[in-house]
Amino acid sequence: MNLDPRTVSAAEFPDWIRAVGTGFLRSSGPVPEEEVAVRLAHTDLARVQGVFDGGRCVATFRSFAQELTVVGGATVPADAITGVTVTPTHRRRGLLGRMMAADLAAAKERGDVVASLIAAEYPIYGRYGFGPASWTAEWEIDVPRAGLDPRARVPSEADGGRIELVEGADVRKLGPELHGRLAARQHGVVSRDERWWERSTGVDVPASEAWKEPFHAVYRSADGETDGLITYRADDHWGDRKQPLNTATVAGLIAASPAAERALWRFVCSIDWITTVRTGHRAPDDLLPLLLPDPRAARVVTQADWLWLRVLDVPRALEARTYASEAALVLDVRDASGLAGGRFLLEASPSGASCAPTTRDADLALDVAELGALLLGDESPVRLAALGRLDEHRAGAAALADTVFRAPRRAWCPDVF
Ligand SMILES: CC(=O)SCCNC(=O)CCNC(=O)[C@H](O)C(C)(C)COP(=O)(O)OP(=O)(O)OC[C@H]1O[C@@H](n2cnc3c(N)ncnc32)[C@H](O)[C@@H]1OP(=O)(O)O
Repeated sequence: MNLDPRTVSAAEFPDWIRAVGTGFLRSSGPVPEEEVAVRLAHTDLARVQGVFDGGRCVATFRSFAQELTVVGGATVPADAITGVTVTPTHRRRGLLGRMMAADLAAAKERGDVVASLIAAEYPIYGRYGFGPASWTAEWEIDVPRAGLDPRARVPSEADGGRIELVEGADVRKLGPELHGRLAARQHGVVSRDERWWERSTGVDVPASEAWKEPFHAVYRSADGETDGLITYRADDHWGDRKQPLNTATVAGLIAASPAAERALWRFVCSIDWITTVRTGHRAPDDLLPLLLPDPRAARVVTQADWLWLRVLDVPRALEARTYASEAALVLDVRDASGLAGGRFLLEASPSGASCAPTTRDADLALDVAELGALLLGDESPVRLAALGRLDEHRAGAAALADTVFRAPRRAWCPDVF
């Protein structure tokens, strides 16, 4: 039986989508034609892999072009990986390993600097050189305990800004520019294409996903600039004594200024009838908890690894970002796959860096997966050394790397892909 991964034709694509549904335990049924047509229109089949057994798709893998913001605001081209499944009947025969090897080799050839993904389970991707580069937190706010004044108007800051409810069509118009401004200042942000905005505002969403139109609100600064956007849904839940017990679940909040971020959080925490706010996936250092008069009203409900990165080109990855201070470090990067390893001299500074192969003695030795975890400044070389995952060949080099690699705010990837 030939179980070699290969690209998928348009005629095979419906079965490929069905196999994704099987692997993700969503549904094993056939996929409606309209859904296939929409997905096909937004998919580069040259980057879709499948494995077929007796005419049935039993493994899936897809990648697409993405831009990733690194520390300092520059972007690097990323190979974004998604739709990875192996049907339960065919698991643990190495199918994922083979699809991954083919995709990473193609990404390297194309010149992508990193590969990126959101891991379904922590233990899957480290073996392929990925490390968790950003983390996520989700909070549940007990609004009556938060200490907010129920008589306050919104926004409660006297900065001349205002909040307006808008429609999905407005979001598709305003969102991309606002997101671009966020991407220019927040490392960990990944690019969104037009289809992302369509999907998140209900355009051509598969019937099986039972679209319910959310609420959208924007924050406009005193000079009329749209500086923030929040999308949320509310349930309809009342107590026996006719008291409102509704939950607002935030589907997304992006802001180009801290004032907009503060105003939008206050807004969603001040809507009448809303007694609970679920924040959705945020940066672990999100402003929200400390914004509340009583931050203990915010309970962490999720804290987990989020964006995983696999460095494909060490010099370009390290040269793209800025650093907290000036330093020279020699990094010995091990990569069993042969894609990115070597010994490199990094000359880092707050305005940029140079990085090139060197024959000098190494200061630090680490696996490429650990470099992925360090790239966005969200992991500590000292902690990795303590874990035995990074070797310090020059005393103090891990502590030096710690101060150099760290960023003032945590990395944050607002999206799941
Ligand atoms: C970016 C995304 O799309 S994330 C979504 C990932 N998909 C899922 O979680 C859906 C459900 N799971 C699956 O479809 C499959 O189990 C997959 C895709 C995770 C793994 O596919 P497989 O073909 O079984 O993996 P493969 O046989 O290539 O495994 C390679 C190695 O990884 C290990 N491995 C694979 N999956 C897991 C796992 N979930 N947990 C721990 N180890 C795993 C295997 O044991 C094997 O280890 P070995 O080399 O030491 O023997």
